[in-house]
Amino acid sequence: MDLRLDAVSHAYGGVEVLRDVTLEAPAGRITCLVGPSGCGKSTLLRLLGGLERPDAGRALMLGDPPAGSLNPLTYVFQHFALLPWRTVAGNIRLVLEDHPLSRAERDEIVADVLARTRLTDFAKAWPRQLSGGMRQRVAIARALAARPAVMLMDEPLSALDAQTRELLMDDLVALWGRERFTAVYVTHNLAEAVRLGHRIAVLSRRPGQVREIAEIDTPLEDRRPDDPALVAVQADLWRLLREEAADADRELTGA
Ligand SMILES: Nc1ncnc2c1ncn2[C@@H]1O[C@H](COP(=O)(O)OP(=O)(O)OP(=O)(O)O)[C@@H](O)[C@H]1O
Repeated sequence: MDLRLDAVSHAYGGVEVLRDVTLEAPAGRITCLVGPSGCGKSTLLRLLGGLERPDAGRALMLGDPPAGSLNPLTYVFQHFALLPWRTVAGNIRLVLEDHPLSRAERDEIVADVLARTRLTDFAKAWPRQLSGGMRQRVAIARALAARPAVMLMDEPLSALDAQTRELLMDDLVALWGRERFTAVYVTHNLAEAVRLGHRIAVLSRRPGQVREIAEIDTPLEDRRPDDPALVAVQADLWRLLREEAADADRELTGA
Protein backbone atom coordinates (compact mmCIF):
# COMPACT_ATOMS: atom_id res chain seq x y z
CA MET A 1 0.00 0.00 0.00
CA ASP A 2 1.32 3.44 -0.90
CA LEU A 3 0.64 6.54 1.17
CA ARG A 4 0.39 9.91 -0.46
CA LEU A 5 -0.08 13.47 0.69
CA ASP A 6 -1.49 15.70 -1.98
CA ALA A 7 -0.97 19.47 -1.54
CA VAL A 8 -1.51 19.21 2.21
CA SER A 9 -1.53 22.26 4.46
CA HIS A 10 -2.24 22.29 8.17
CA ALA A 11 -2.37 24.78 11.04
CA TYR A 12 -2.91 24.64 14.80
CA GLY A 13 -4.80 27.60 16.23
CA GLY A 14 -3.63 29.96 13.51
CA VAL A 15 -0.02 28.69 13.49
CA GLU A 16 0.71 27.31 10.04
CA VAL A 17 2.65 24.07 10.48
CA LEU A 18 2.69 22.50 7.01
CA ARG A 19 2.26 24.23 3.65
CA ASP A 20 1.41 22.58 0.37
CA VAL A 21 3.19 19.30 1.05
CA THR A 22 3.04 16.67 -1.68
CA LEU A 23 4.84 13.47 -0.79
CA GLU A 24 4.63 9.81 -1.62
CA ALA A 25 5.68 6.89 0.57
CA PRO A 26 5.82 3.93 -1.82
CA ALA A 27 5.14 0.35 -0.77
CA GLY A 28 8.14 -1.76 0.15
CA ARG A 29 10.38 1.25 0.80
CA ILE A 30 11.50 3.28 3.79
CA THR A 31 10.76 6.97 3.39
CA CYS A 32 12.61 9.17 5.88
CA LEU A 33 11.49 12.63 6.94
CA VAL A 34 14.11 15.04 8.22
CA GLY A 35 13.80 18.70 9.05
CA PRO A 36 14.48 21.23 11.79
CA SER A 37 12.75 21.01 15.16
CA GLY A 38 9.11 21.98 15.06
CA CYS A 39 8.83 21.93 11.26
CA GLY A 40 5.87 19.56 11.35
CA LYS A 41 7.40 16.08 10.89
CA SER A 42 5.26 14.40 13.55
CA THR A 43 2.20 16.26 12.29
CA LEU A 44 2.92 14.94 8.82
CA LEU A 45 3.12 11.42 10.20
CA ARG A 46 -0.21 11.84 11.99
CA LEU A 47 -1.81 13.14 8.79
CA LEU A 48 -0.43 10.16 6.87
CA GLY A 49 -1.79 7.84 9.55
CA GLY A 50 -5.24 9.45 9.56
CA LEU A 51 -4.95 10.55 13.21
CA GLU A 52 -5.65 14.10 11.99
CA ARG A 53 -7.33 15.51 8.93
CA PRO A 54 -5.49 18.13 6.93
CA ASP A 55 -6.97 21.64 6.71
CA ALA A 56 -6.34 21.55 2.97
CA GLY A 57 -5.28 18.87 0.50
CA ARG A 58 -5.67 15.12 0.86
CA ALA A 59 -4.02 12.22 2.65
CA LEU A 60 -4.49 9.08 0.56
CA MET A 61 -3.94 5.36 1.01
CA LEU A 62 -3.50 3.71 -2.36
CA GLY A 63 -3.91 -0.02 -2.86
CA ASP A 64 -4.89 -2.74 -0.44
CA PRO A 65 -3.25 -3.69 2.85
CA PRO A 66 -1.59 -7.12 2.97
CA ALA A 67 -3.83 -10.14 3.53
CA GLY A 68 -4.54 -10.65 7.21
CA SER A 69 -3.60 -7.09 8.17
CA LEU A 70 -5.22 -6.21 11.49
CA ASN A 71 -4.18 -2.60 11.41
CA PRO A 72 -3.01 -1.11 8.12
CA LEU A 73 -1.15 1.81 9.75
CA THR A 74 0.80 1.17 12.93
CA TYR A 75 2.95 3.58 14.92
CA VAL A 76 6.30 3.06 16.60
CA PHE A 77 7.23 5.91 18.94
CA GLN A 78 10.44 7.06 20.59
CA HIS A 79 9.26 5.86 24.00
CA PHE A 80 8.46 2.22 23.78
CA ALA A 81 5.30 2.31 25.90
CA LEU A 82 5.52 -1.30 27.04
CA LEU A 83 3.23 -2.28 29.92
CA PRO A 84 5.54 -3.15 32.85
CA TRP A 85 3.15 -5.77 34.24
CA ARG A 86 3.13 -7.79 31.02
CA THR A 87 5.86 -10.00 29.66
CA VAL A 88 7.32 -9.46 26.20
CA ALA A 89 4.82 -11.92 24.71
CA GLY A 90 2.03 -10.32 26.75
CA ASN A 91 2.89 -6.87 25.42
CA ILE A 92 2.78 -8.14 21.86
CA ARG A 93 -0.48 -9.98 22.48
CA LEU A 94 -2.00 -6.67 23.59
CA VAL A 95 -2.43 -5.40 20.02
CA LEU A 96 -4.33 -8.57 19.12
CA GLU A 97 -6.87 -8.34 21.90
CA ASP A 98 -9.42 -6.17 20.10
CA HIS A 99 -9.53 -8.51 17.14
CA PRO A 100 -11.76 -11.54 16.67
CA LEU A 101 -8.99 -14.14 16.88
CA SER A 102 -8.95 -17.42 18.72
CA ARG A 103 -6.41 -18.02 21.45
CA ALA A 104 -4.51 -20.37 19.15
CA GLU A 105 -4.40 -17.74 16.38
CA ARG A 106 -3.08 -15.15 18.83
CA ASP A 107 -0.42 -17.53 20.10
CA GLU A 108 0.61 -18.29 16.55
CA ILE A 109 0.94 -14.61 15.60
CA VAL A 110 2.94 -13.84 18.75
CA ALA A 111 5.28 -16.81 18.20
CA ASP A 112 5.71 -15.85 14.54
CA VAL A 113 6.54 -12.21 15.23
CA LEU A 114 8.94 -13.13 18.05
CA ALA A 115 10.75 -15.45 15.66
CA ARG A 116 10.84 -12.83 12.88
CA THR A 117 12.38 -10.27 15.23
CA ARG A 118 14.74 -12.81 16.86
CA LEU A 119 13.06 -12.34 20.25
CA THR A 120 11.82 -15.88 20.88
CA ASP A 121 14.18 -16.40 23.83
CA PHE A 122 12.79 -13.27 25.51
CA ALA A 123 9.09 -14.16 25.30
CA LYS A 124 8.74 -14.53 29.06
CA ALA A 125 10.99 -11.63 30.07
CA TRP A 126 9.59 -8.54 31.80
CA PRO A 127 10.23 -5.08 30.36
CA ARG A 128 12.26 -4.10 33.44
CA GLN A 129 14.71 -6.89 32.65
CA LEU A 130 15.40 -5.51 29.18
CA SER A 131 17.78 -2.81 27.96
CA GLY A 132 16.37 0.19 26.10
CA GLY A 133 17.39 -1.35 22.79
CA MET A 134 15.63 -4.61 23.57
CA ARG A 135 12.49 -2.74 24.64
CA GLN A 136 12.43 -0.91 21.34
CA ARG A 137 12.86 -4.24 19.56
CA VAL A 138 9.77 -5.45 21.39
CA ALA A 139 7.89 -2.29 20.39
CA ILE A 140 8.81 -2.97 16.74
CA ALA A 141 7.73 -6.61 17.11
CA ARG A 142 4.44 -5.44 18.60
CA ALA A 143 3.88 -3.13 15.63
CA LEU A 144 4.61 -5.98 13.22
CA ALA A 145 2.12 -8.27 14.99
CA ALA A 146 -0.71 -6.19 13.55
CA ARG A 147 0.64 -7.01 10.06
CA PRO A 148 0.61 -3.36 9.09
CA ALA A 149 0.75 -2.16 5.53
CA VAL A 150 2.87 0.75 6.69
CA MET A 151 4.82 1.38 9.89
CA LEU A 152 4.84 5.02 10.93
CA MET A 153 8.00 5.45 12.97
CA ASP A 154 8.48 8.66 14.96
CA GLU A 155 12.14 8.94 16.00
CA PRO A 156 12.15 5.30 17.12
CA LEU A 157 15.86 5.26 17.98
CA SER A 158 16.43 8.71 19.39
CA ALA A 159 16.04 7.72 23.05
CA LEU A 160 18.84 5.16 22.69
CA ASP A 161 22.59 5.55 23.08
CA ALA A 162 24.78 5.58 19.97
CA GLN A 163 25.91 1.94 20.10
CA THR A 164 22.39 0.64 20.69
CA ARG A 165 21.16 2.80 17.83
CA GLU A 166 23.75 1.19 15.55
CA LEU A 167 22.62 -2.29 16.58
CA LEU A 168 18.97 -1.49 16.02
CA MET A 169 19.73 0.01 12.63
CA ASP A 170 21.43 -3.29 11.74
CA ASP A 171 18.29 -5.05 12.97
CA LEU A 172 16.01 -2.88 10.87
CA VAL A 173 18.17 -3.40 7.79
CA ALA A 174 18.08 -7.19 8.33
CA LEU A 175 14.33 -7.10 8.96
CA TRP A 176 13.74 -5.05 5.83
CA GLY A 177 15.89 -7.54 3.90
CA ARG A 178 13.58 -10.35 5.02
CA GLU A 179 10.22 -8.59 4.86
CA ARG A 180 10.45 -5.53 2.60
CA PHE A 181 8.19 -3.64 4.99
CA THR A 182 6.94 -0.15 4.18
CA ALA A 183 7.79 2.63 6.60
CA VAL A 184 7.70 6.35 7.02
CA TYR A 185 10.49 7.17 9.41
CA VAL A 186 10.94 10.52 11.15
CA THR A 187 14.42 11.28 12.43
CA HIS A 188 16.65 14.18 13.40
CA ASN A 189 19.66 12.10 12.59
CA LEU A 190 20.96 12.32 9.02
CA ALA A 191 23.28 9.33 9.42
CA GLU A 192 20.21 7.28 10.34
CA ALA A 193 18.28 8.62 7.34
CA VAL A 194 21.13 7.81 4.95
CA ARG A 195 21.50 4.35 6.45
CA LEU A 196 17.83 3.39 6.37
CA GLY A 197 16.07 5.58 3.82
CA HIS A 198 15.33 4.63 0.25
CA ARG A 199 13.92 8.14 -0.07
CA ILE A 200 14.70 11.04 2.21
CA ALA A 201 12.44 14.08 2.25
CA VAL A 202 13.95 17.24 3.69
CA LEU A 203 11.40 19.65 5.12
CA SER A 204 11.97 23.38 5.50
CA ARG A 205 11.50 25.17 8.80
CA ARG A 206 7.90 25.79 9.84
CA PRO A 207 5.64 25.97 7.93
CA GLY A 208 7.19 22.75 6.68
CA GLN A 209 7.46 22.44 2.93
CA VAL A 210 9.32 19.75 1.00
CA ARG A 211 12.68 21.27 0.08
CA GLU A 212 14.20 18.20 -1.51
CA ILE A 213 13.69 14.49 -1.94
CA ALA A 214 16.85 12.41 -2.19
CA GLU A 215 16.62 8.88 -3.55
CA ILE A 216 19.37 6.44 -2.59
CA ASP A 217 19.79 3.42 -4.83
CA THR A 218 22.50 1.60 -2.85
CA PRO A 219 20.82 -1.49 -1.31
CA LEU A 220 20.39 -1.11 2.46
CA GLU A 221 22.56 -4.12 3.22
CA ASP A 222 25.46 -2.68 1.18
CA ARG A 223 25.51 0.73 2.82
CA ARG A 224 28.78 1.49 4.59
CA PRO A 225 29.32 4.67 6.62
CA ASP A 226 32.46 5.53 4.60
CA ASP A 227 30.89 4.96 1.17
CA PRO A 228 31.80 8.19 -0.72
CA ALA A 229 28.42 8.33 -2.50
CA LEU A 230 26.54 8.15 0.81
CA VAL A 231 28.90 10.61 2.48
CA ALA A 232 28.16 13.02 -0.39
CA VAL A 233 24.38 12.59 -0.04
CA GLN A 234 24.64 13.18 3.69
CA ALA A 235 26.74 16.31 3.17
CA ASP A 236 24.20 17.69 0.68
CA LEU A 237 21.31 17.01 3.04
CA TRP A 238 23.21 18.57 5.91
CA ARG A 239 23.81 21.76 3.88
CA LEU A 240 20.07 22.09 3.26
CA LEU A 241 19.15 21.24 6.80
CA ARG A 242 21.72 23.59 8.32
CA GLU A 243 20.30 26.57 6.42
CA GLU A 244 16.80 25.72 7.57
CA ALA A 245 17.81 25.00 11.16
CA ALA A 246 19.83 28.24 11.40
CA ASP A 247 16.86 30.27 10.10
CA ALA A 248 14.49 28.46 12.47
CA ASP A 249 16.85 29.11 15.37
CA ARG A 250 17.03 32.83 14.57
CA GLU A 251 13.23 32.95 14.47
CA LEU A 252 12.91 31.22 17.83
CA THR A 253 15.43 33.47 19.51
CA GLY A 254 14.04 36.55 17.79
CA ALA A 255 17.47 37.58 16.39
N1 LIG B 1 -1.91 19.10 18.77
C1 LIG B 1 -1.26 20.26 18.64
N2 LIG B 1 -1.83 21.44 19.00
C2 LIG B 1 -1.20 22.61 18.85
N3 LIG B 1 0.04 22.73 18.33
C3 LIG B 1 0.67 21.62 17.95
C4 LIG B 1 0.06 20.32 18.07
N4 LIG B 1 0.93 19.39 17.60
C5 LIG B 1 2.02 20.08 17.21
N5 LIG B 1 1.87 21.41 17.41
C6 LIG B 1 2.85 22.45 17.03
O1 LIG B 1 3.06 22.30 15.65
C7 LIG B 1 4.45 22.49 15.33
C8 LIG B 1 4.98 21.26 14.63
O2 LIG B 1 5.02 20.18 15.58
P1 LIG B 1 5.54 18.74 15.18
O3 LIG B 1 5.62 17.96 16.44
O4 LIG B 1 4.76 18.21 14.06
O5 LIG B 1 7.00 19.09 14.65
P2 LIG B 1 8.31 18.17 14.55
O6 LIG B 1 9.01 18.60 13.31
O7 LIG B 1 7.93 16.74 14.66
O8 LIG B 1 9.09 18.64 15.84
P3 LIG B 1 10.34 17.97 16.58
O9 LIG B 1 11.42 17.82 15.56
O10 LIG B 1 10.72 19.00 17.60
O11 LIG B 1 9.88 16.69 17.16
C9 LIG B 1 5.13 22.82 16.66
O12 LIG B 1 5.24 24.21 16.77
C10 LIG B 1 4.20 22.25 17.70
O13 LIG B 1 4.29 22.99 18.90
